[in-house]
Amino acid sequence: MAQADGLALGGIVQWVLLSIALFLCWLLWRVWSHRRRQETSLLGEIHEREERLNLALWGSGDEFWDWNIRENSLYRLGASQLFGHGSRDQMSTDDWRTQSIHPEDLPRVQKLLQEHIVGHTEVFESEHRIRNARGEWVWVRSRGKVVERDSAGSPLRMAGTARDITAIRRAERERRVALEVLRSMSEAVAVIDLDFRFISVNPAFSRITGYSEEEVINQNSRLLDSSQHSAEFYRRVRDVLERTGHWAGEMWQRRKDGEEFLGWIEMSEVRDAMGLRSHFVAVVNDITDKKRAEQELRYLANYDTLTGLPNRALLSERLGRAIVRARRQDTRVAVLFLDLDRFKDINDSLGHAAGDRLLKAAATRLQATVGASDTVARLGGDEFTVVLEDVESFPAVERMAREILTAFTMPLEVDERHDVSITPSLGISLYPDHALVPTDLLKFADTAMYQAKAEGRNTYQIYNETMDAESRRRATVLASLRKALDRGEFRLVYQPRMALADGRITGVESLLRWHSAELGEIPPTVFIPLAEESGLILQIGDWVLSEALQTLKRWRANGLNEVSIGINVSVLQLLRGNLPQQLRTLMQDLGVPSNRIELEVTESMVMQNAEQTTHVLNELRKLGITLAIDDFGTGYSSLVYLKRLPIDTLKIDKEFIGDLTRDPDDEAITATVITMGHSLGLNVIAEGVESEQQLSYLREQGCDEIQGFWLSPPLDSHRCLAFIRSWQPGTVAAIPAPY
Ligand SMILES: Nc1nc2c(ncn2[C@@H]2O[C@@H]3COP(=O)(O)O[C@H]4[C@@H](O)[C@H](n5cnc6c(=O)[nH]c(N)nc65)O[C@@H]4COP(=O)(O)O[C@H]3[C@H]2O)c(=O)[nH]1
Repeated sequence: MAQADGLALGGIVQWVLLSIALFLCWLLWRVWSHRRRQETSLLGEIHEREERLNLALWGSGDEFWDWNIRENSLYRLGASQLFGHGSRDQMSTDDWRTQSIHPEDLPRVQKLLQEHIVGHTEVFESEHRIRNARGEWVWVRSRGKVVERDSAGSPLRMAGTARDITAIRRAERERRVALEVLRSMSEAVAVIDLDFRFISVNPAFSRITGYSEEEVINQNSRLLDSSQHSAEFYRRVRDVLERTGHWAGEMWQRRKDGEEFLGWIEMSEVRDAMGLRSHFVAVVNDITDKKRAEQELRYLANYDTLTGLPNRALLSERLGRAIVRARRQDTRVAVLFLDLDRFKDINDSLGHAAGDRLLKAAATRLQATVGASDTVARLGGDEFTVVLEDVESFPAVERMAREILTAFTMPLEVDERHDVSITPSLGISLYPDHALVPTDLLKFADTAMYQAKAEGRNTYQIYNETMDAESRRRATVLASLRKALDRGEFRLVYQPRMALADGRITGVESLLRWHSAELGEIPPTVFIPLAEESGLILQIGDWVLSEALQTLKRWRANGLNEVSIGINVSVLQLLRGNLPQQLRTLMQDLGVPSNRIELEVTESMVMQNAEQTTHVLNELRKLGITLAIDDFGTGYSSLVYLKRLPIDTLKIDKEFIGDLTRDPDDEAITATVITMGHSLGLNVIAEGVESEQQLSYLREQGCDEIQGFWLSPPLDSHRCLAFIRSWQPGTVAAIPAPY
């Protein structure tokens, strides 16, 4: 029993022990599975957190780094921006130093790390470049701190984040550049909101408008509206801007001080990241000066600055328009081309300033005569053009031409001391009678003007086709004339003159001859006026003076000491002013006496320029040179002037002598000139004496000397010398004319 009890007890014990073992196993299993569950849940949680961290890092673009200082390793968990998607990285700090960080930035970063580790800074913070997953350098802002220290306080770990700030830095740099550009721009720039209130302005805005930034912020842009435009205008501008998002144009604006300026304004909308309009930007360029300069340029391009009259460009434009109107209305347009006679002489003698004043006065006189409704233009120099519209007939134009000539009979006031008489020559052409286009009309009026000059100036001529041939001929002659001196095509011939009292040869007149290689013999009556108009007469005149005085010297060397030489000089030579000096030098060089030289000046020329030439004539007189007025009788001289001029001789024009004994008028004129000349104490010479009858008449009237074919034609110097030497008072040498 006891054995049974013992067996039963043993069984019970075994059962209990088994139960306990089973219970313990079950307990262990529970604990283990609980732990397992806990662990799984913890790991899940950790995984989830890591996922969240990854997500957060991805979202922020940040990198998480964990630096185990003791183990010298760096754990980096980064966003795809830095490492590629979901990347993590474990590297030695040495690798990080040599491969990951930009060598230029490394010293600075290490310094900052060091400062933090030793406790000089609360946090480590640095901006530097690191290499990204694609091997490119990107800028990061890295922040971190020591997170674990040992018991001695030495740092064991440091952790932190790094953010890619490449784009932010670029944007920042661009913003700074943009700001600098705005600041340094000469154009005013204003940012305005959608209600047209200023949000910001640049310094140029303040400079141009006078308003500081503080003064305009939140103000409506109406602040700058000027009174030059209506409210409607501004309303339209804003309307366009609101509709299209853009407006550009010129606009008057008012500055703070009230002054108005013209701005070239460009306004454009600015859209935000969502593509919605957020602002307007206005760029304002002050173009007031530019506009003014443009207007001045336009004025310069179209108007003559001296007289304020339209210039050639504007004239052509207006003439063109006048022609279009005339064609439509079937009317005529007249072009009057006007040139002031001998303006060049006056300009040279009075000086250019006075010449300019004369041109101004002429312009005013012309415009006053023509009237404000017709165009008067200055083409340059002393050339003016008048365009008359709605011309009914040729006589109507002629009437205007005569009115202009009459207007110029009154002297022009150059300054308080000087009144100058100047006459115009006018050429006229008409649309559609002569030409249909402006250039031809101007050309034909110019041709007609030259014809008026050739007709003796101070007159007008209407264009006709024969004038073209004439002007072409003149151009050809002038071209050859320019070469004549160099080619030695000039020569002088000499025509003797005789004293009626005793039949003595008193002197000769030198006369210029030109044999052109191209054109043959050209008479002085043709080439002298051309030489005067072109100014060539100055060089030609120099040659004549020198040649004539050399002849005088030769003759004197041949014993002709009593003979005088008459030399024709142009008024241009007188006006140039250096004639006395020139003659003094020539006389000295050649050793010829002044009292054997007589200068001949035509009456009309001296009278027209009496004021300017008197001084030079006096100088010549002082040198002992005698002075003769040539062609006397043709220029209707004023006796008053004649008395004032320092002259010695009057030469009666051959026009009057030719008809002596046939025309009582010419006889009366000749007799009067002789009496008048004598009463002024002048020596009177008759030119162009061809017959015995003329000679007798002149002797009867007490004329002092004669010159003409009756005595001798002009001869070359050798023949003339022979003529004079063989001359016996009372005989007439029968020498044929060889010139
Ligand atoms: N029908 C006729 N004519 C006679 C008679 N006797 C002389 N003549 C011409 O009458 C002109 C007189 O010269 P002028 O009145 O000074 O008029 C001159 C003078 O004003 C100018 N001239 C000539 N040589 C010069 C010169 O060297 N310098 C300047 N500036 N002008 C000159 O050219 C004008 C014309 O000169 P020329 O053709 O040589 O013409 C000369 C001469 O050849 C005559 O009995 N009957």
